[in-house]
Amino acid sequence: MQRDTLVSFEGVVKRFGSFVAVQKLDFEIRKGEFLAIMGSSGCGKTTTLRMLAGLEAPSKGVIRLSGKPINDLPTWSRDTPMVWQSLALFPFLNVRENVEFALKMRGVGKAERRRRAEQWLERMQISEFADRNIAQLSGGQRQRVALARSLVVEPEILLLDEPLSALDAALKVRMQSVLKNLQRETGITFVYVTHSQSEAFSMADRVVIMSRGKIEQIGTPQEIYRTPRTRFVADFLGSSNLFSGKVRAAGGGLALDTPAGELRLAPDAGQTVGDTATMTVLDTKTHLSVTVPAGAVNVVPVRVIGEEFVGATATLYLETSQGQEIRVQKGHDEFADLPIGMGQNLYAWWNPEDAHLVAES
Ligand SMILES: Nc1ncnc2c1ncn2[C@@H]1O[C@H](COP(=O)(O)OP(=O)(O)OP(=O)(O)O)[C@@H](O)[C@H]1O
Repeated sequence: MQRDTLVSFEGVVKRFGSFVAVQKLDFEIRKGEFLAIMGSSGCGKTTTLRMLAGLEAPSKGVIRLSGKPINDLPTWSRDTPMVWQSLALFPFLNVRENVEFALKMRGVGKAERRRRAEQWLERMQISEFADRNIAQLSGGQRQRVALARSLVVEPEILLLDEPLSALDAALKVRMQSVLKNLQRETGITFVYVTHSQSEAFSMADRVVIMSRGKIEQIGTPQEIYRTPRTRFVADFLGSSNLFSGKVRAAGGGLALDTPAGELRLAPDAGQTVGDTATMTVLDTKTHLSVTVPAGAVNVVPVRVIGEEFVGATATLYLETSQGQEIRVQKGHDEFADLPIGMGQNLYAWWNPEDAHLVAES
C-alpha cells in the first residue's frame, strides 16, 4: 500500500445471484486525487461506487478506507467522512435550506449552519438564489446547489455518479471546470463515475477504465491516451488505428503479418515468431503522403472515404484495400498540400517508435 493511499480495493468481487457484476478489483485511490471510473453501460462502475459507499457489500475481497476494512461498516460509522453527491434536492426546501440540511442532521447549531451554508452559496456563486425554490433553478444552478450541499459537511471523499449527464453540452464543459477547480482548491478526494471520455480525461488525475466488471487500465489521462494497454481500451477511446497479425521474422528483425501488409516491430517488442499481436498507432501520429516516403517501414496504401472538420481539427477517414478503416487527425493546415478528395489513393505511414503493441485483454 502506498503512503498516500486512502482507499484500497483488494480482490473485490460482487455477485448478484449467479451474475458477476464486478470481477476481482484491485486498485487504490490516493488521498486528494480526482479519480474517474469510466466504462460503457453495465461494466460495473456504479456497483464499484456503491460498494465504496457501503450501499452494497462485496461478495469477496476487502475494501479498506484509511487502512481499515469497511466491507460491513455503514458510512455513518466510519472515521473518514464520505458523501455521495445526490442531485435529488429537496423540492420543499429552498436553496439555502437544502445546503443547510446535512448540517442540521449532524446537529450543527442554527447560526453556524447559516454561516457555513452562506460560505458555500457564495463559493458556488448561487447566493442570489438562496431563497428560491429548487423548481425555479436551471440545471446548472441545481448542480451547484447539489455540490454546495455535499461539500458543506467537509467530507474527505466525495462520490459522484454521472453528475453531468443531464446537462447540455456547453453547460457540461462549464461544470467540468467548476468541478475540477473545486477539487483542486479543497483537496477533497473525488471519485467520479462516468461513461464519458471527455469528462474523465478533462478532469481526472487518474482514470480507471472498466469493461465487463474488470479493470482494463489505470493511469493518467495522458498515459492511457498515448499507450492504451489493451485492444479494448484502444477501441473504446477510438483514437488509435489497430492492426493484428502473426509475428514473423523479417529483415533481421520481427514483423507483423497483417491484412494491411507487413508492419515492422520494434526490437524490444517482446514478441516471438508465431505469436498473434495487435499494433496500435494514434490517429494523430499516423501520417499521409502521395508517394511512399523514403525510409518509411510501416506504410499502408489507403483510399479517402470521408472527412470531418471540427473546429481547427480535420479527421480523414480512409480504407485499406481489405476494407479496414483508418483515421488520420491533424490541424486543417497540415492537409493543405495533400489531394484529399473522395476516392484519392494515398499512403498512410508512421514512425515505428510511435506504435506499440496491446494485449487482447
Ligand atoms: N441489484 C442488482 N441486481 C442484479 N443485477 C444488478 C444489480 N445492480 C447492478 N446489476 C448488474 O450489474 C452490472 C453492472 O451494473 P452497474 O450499475 O454497476 O453498471 P454501470 O457501469 O454503472 O452502468 P451504467 O453506466 O449503465 O449505469 C449490470 O449488468 C447490472 O445490470
